[in-house]
Amino acid sequence: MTEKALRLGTRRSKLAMAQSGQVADAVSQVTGRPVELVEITTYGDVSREHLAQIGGTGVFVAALREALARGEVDFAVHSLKDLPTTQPDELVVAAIPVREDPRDVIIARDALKLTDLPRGARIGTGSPRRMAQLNAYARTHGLDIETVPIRGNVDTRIGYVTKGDLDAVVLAAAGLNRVGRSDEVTDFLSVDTVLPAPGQGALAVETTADNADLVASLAQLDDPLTRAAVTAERSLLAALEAGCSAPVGALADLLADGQIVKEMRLRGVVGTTDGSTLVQLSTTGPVPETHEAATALGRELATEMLAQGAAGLMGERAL
Ligand SMILES: NCc1[nH]cc(CCC(=O)O)c1CC(=O)O
Repeated sequence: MTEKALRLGTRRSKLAMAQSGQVADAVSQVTGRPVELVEITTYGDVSREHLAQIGGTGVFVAALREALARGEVDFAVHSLKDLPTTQPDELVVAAIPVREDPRDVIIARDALKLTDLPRGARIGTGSPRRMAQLNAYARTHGLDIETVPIRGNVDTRIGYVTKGDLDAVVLAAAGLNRVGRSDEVTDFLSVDTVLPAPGQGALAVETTADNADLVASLAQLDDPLTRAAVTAERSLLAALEAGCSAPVGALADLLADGQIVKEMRLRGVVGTTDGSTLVQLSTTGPVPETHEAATALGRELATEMLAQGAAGLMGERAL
């Protein structure tokens, strides 16, 4: 007899279906149980135009969490960068699988790279973090580009370029990889140019805290180094008291000497969307082995960034 299927709650977007499908396969491999996708329509899906007013991408997460709390689904998969930094007591992030490419990329017309964009080029992104860093890069590298606020799913955003409305759009490499469109990337942006969003490229597999067996099963998909890195990045975000739509970038990575991992480095950036001011700092420490140590790394960097005026740069709420 086959065991009862586990129910995975997912949004219906291509990206959500792709990442849920990939996690479903992995979960069924480690548990030996079939996994069934249960589509949840969120308020954010129905009412795109009001996304900014109703609280950004948090609304997507909220609907999945409500389905979990009501017992309609057994677990859910979120893009970690869309997950609020406060964790409800009754839910646990049972697994953070190995992170994909955390970088941002551009898809530009005529296979152009960022530095090839002609004077006055219009580059679409709805993210204040991307605007701030692209505009700062342009100012210091003699580029003349205009960031244009757009939103929408992957297809919509790429459509701005293929239809000729914009010269380029910015997207996350991870999302494009997951939907099988990474071959359309024309430039992978160095993280020295654009630091990704905290948690970008990572997924969170969430379930209810009272389901100890499932928590233990899902934990087999957890990658402790990814978890340590994103915990530090999100702790920085939380300590800056910034939300998912704030102009904050963060990336933790490992510094190695040959094969020997020496330390974890955490980089952070906050800026004004026009790129005229950026606070960009990094810190290093022993690779965190506990949640507390990873959190401390993020808090430490936040304290330094706040001392350099980071708070004053986060007031704006573009889009
Ligand atoms: N803001 C929307 C969003 N949330 C997660 C991803 C995919 C990348 C990821 O999982 O980190 C994207 C698309 C994008 O930023 O291009």
